[in-house]
Amino acid sequence: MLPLFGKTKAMILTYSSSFITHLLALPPASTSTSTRAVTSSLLHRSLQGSFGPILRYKLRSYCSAPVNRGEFMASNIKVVQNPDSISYLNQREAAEIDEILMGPLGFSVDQLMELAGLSVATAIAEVYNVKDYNRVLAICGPGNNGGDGLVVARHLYHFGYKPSVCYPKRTAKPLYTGLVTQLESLGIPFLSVDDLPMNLSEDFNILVDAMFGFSFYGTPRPPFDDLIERLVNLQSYNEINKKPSVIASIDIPSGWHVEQGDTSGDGIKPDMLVSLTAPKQCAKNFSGSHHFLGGRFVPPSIVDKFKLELPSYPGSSMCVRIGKAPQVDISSMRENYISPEFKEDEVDPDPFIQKWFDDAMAAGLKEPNAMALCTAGKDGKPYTNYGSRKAKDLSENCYASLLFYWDGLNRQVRIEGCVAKVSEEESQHYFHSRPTGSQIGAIASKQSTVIPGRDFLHQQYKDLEAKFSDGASIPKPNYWGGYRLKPEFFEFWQGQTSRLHDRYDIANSLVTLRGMNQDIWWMNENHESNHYCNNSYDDEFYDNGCDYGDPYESYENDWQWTDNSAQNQYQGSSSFSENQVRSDEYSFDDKLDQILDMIEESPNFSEIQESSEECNNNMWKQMMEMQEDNSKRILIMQRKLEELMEQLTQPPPETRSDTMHENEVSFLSSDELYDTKMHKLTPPELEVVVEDYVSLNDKKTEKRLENEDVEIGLERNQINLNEPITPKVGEGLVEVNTTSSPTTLSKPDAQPFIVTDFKRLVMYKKVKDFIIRPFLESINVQVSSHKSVAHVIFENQKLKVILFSATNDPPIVGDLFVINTIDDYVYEHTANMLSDTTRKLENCLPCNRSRMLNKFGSPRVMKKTQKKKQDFTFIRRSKVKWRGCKKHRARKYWRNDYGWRLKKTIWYFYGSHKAGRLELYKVEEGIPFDPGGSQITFDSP
Ligand SMILES: NC(=O)C1=CN([C@@H]2O[C@H](COP(=O)(O)OP(=O)(O)OC[C@H]3O[C@@H](n4cnc5c(N)ncnc54)[C@H](OP(=O)(O)O)[C@@H]3O)[C@@H](O)[C@H]2O)[C@@H](O)CC1
Ligand SMILES: [K+]
Repeated sequence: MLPLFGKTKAMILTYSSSFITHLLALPPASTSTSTRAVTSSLLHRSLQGSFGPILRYKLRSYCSAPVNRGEFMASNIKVVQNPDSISYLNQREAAEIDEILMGPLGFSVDQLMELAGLSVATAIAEVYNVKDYNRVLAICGPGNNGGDGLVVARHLYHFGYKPSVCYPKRTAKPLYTGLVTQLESLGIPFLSVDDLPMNLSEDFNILVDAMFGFSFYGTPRPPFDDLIERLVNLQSYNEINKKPSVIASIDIPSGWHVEQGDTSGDGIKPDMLVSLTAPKQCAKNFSGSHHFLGGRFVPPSIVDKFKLELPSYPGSSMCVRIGKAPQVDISSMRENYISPEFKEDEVDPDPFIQKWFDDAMAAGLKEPNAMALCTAGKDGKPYTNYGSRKAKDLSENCYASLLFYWDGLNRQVRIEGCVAKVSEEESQHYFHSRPTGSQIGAIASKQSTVIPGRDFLHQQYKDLEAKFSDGASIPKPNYWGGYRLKPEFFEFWQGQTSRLHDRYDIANSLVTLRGMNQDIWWMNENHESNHYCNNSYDDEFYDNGCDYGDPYESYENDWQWTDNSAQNQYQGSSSFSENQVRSDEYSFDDKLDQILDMIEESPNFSEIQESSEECNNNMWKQMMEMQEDNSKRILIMQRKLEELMEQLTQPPPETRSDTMHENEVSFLSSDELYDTKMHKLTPPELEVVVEDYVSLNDKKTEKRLENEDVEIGLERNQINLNEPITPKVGEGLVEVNTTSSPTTLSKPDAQPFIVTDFKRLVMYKKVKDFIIRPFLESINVQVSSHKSVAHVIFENQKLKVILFSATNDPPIVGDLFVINTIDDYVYEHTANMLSDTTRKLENCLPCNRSRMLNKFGSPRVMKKTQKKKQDFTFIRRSKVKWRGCKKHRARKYWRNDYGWRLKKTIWYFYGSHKAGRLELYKVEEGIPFDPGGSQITFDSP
């Protein structure tokens, strides 16, 4: 850029594919020419020159060339921004992703933690500016979530914040000691819980909640219970104090149930949540203002595997907002510009405000050479940027264009339409809603009049300030008032690479945006001498007295502009879809209707011709151009319509629902089941005594199990069972789905199991679904052919049971089964998923289950599961005792060489024929035989 920026060459280019005009270089201009004159004449030349005065209409392209946006982002990550369609992970999935990332995908924990922490820090900095939210306390827990907190503190320090850290349960691992050392070397204070004020708001603006992440379970133990309590009570403290400090939670609001959220309602209420990798289910309960996603390291393989629907990260951003930004009152948005003193000698007209341009370059502003072309005045010249002339132009030509250029988002919206003054009443209302300083400023500054100097202006201001110091109402000067623009044309623009930008035009009055279907207005224009063009083109508008709804309706917040990319290549801009510029309220049908209406109602040539008589010649040309544009727009709309129609006829994508639907639940009583379902079962071919066993096909594992102490304990990634759950031990029954299984078994000869009797199931109740933990030793597993799906009816809830046998996954040759909820089933029913689940299940068998059983607190189970290594034994398959009618077939189906089981707990099944029915009883060593309680009857073969 800069080498071109010499004093010899000059040219202003308007890009056909971009609305933005770029100053590439400048002409040799006489130093005596004023800056304004140079710019003005340049613009004039470019417009009136070879392209003619209506260049912007002629050269506009309506469809940017298609860009393969996949190039710029992980191809599998779909662009999602509707929070309802975003994926939420359960605890198991979160742990699994963690495992995969750090296992087969080769990441290290410190690497992920650094990226996670950085994304949290950037999200915090995006929302809470360093000026108002300087003092930060990171409260760090014992696990990786705490580690994230340490990383966040370091990054925030470098962003200019003043962090402190409370890290009461330190971990001795090098990763953590390293993070602590890094913070200490920056002089970041480490505070003990006792050092902290009861009211954390007294000392801190931001409280980073890094206590617990997705591995949290149960209720918080000390000292975190106390810390969480302080976060909970923060709000009430602050009602009497100053501005409350804000809570920014990392990944999970600490203390919340990872899946069910704030079940008691007494948990912390963070203002911000930065979900990592993908939001966890509890995030659905998050009601704070700022939900972000961070952890930009999810590779496509994980996106595919877990069918993740996540919002795309804009540009090179480390975080992306989920859902809408909070509504703000735009009428109260005003920036207090703090700028250095204006020095005339710093604005050099030759070549072009060089100093200022250099300043802009040095400040790293994006495309400092971009400028917006506004509408033309009567003479076709673009507006200059000072007030009364604008007002004067508007009095001659009501057409104006508003440009919202959102830097950092690669987006702009241009709105064209006719302008009229708002009512005096509205102007009065708005004037008095402004801060006193602005009201006085409006009187002190006679816009566009020459004043002796800045001192004069200051004096004026001071005098007025003194005059109104008694709090008296400041009268609105009569030259001060608002304009309202009635939109006729919108152009949504989104920058893409190689200047192949996306553009979406909406013509006429059929504007589909909430907020934008109203007039847009602005204030603070001097329209003392104004009279607007009473254009017959839209009589109604004027007749109605310009009453088009609440002028302060925030339109900005109706979009989620998430882009934040760097450089003018606009790498990684999310692809533009018109859905984004559509209000949530509008259904697809509405949209279709609108498009149809739009096509019908587009202004026809004769109307424009008529109305144009009142306009000057230039205006007429523009109208002609507009007409041309309209026909192009219609074409585009028609094409769009076809596409939309096609979409409409597509079946909705199969999505994974999180709730169980009523019609998926069968309400059969146990009795009914016995009668109507069970007896219809294909009679069992054999009964297998199944112990807690894992299949072993490698000597190494076998050795480990034989020679080492078998670790009995809950692995980190197992679903936590420490919660105080009253186990519900009762009867479970099985409804067998007799249709062929949707499961693709990876081995052609695989014979799935069917669970036909759950004598004892432990129910583990969740909010919406049930997780069934089968006690294998109490389940009668039957081998049956080609039936791999069963519905378990338990307490009126029908659950799918996925049963499957050998997969070709190398470490597993076992016969395992998984029980999931219906939804999980739908989600996981591909062979791929099954093989993974198998692995998962294998990992947790049997040690973790022992622990699980333990946790349920059933005394008998407890006794049974508090086993040491010596309680377990390996048994050869051939040595497994079989009882039942068709023992020999057991070997055929049991392909494993080994099983392992508790030495003493052996189950026997007895079966007998009675009157054409097969009756099975289950008995247990040491437990009185109760045929009534455990009998199942089948039709005899
Ligand atoms: N790929 C990813 O997704 C990435 C994830 N990352 C981050 O890792 C987080 C998950 O980390 P994590 O697994 O270490 O678990 P986390 O929740 O921090 O703490 C577990 C600790 O808390 C303890 N504890 C549990 N319950 C308790 C209670 N009631 N009261 C008291 N203590 C309790 C538990 O103790 P234990 O039960 O073992 O004795 C253990 O010490 C995740 O949320 C994200 O922030 C990023 O760093 C990188 C990428
Ligand atoms: K947390």
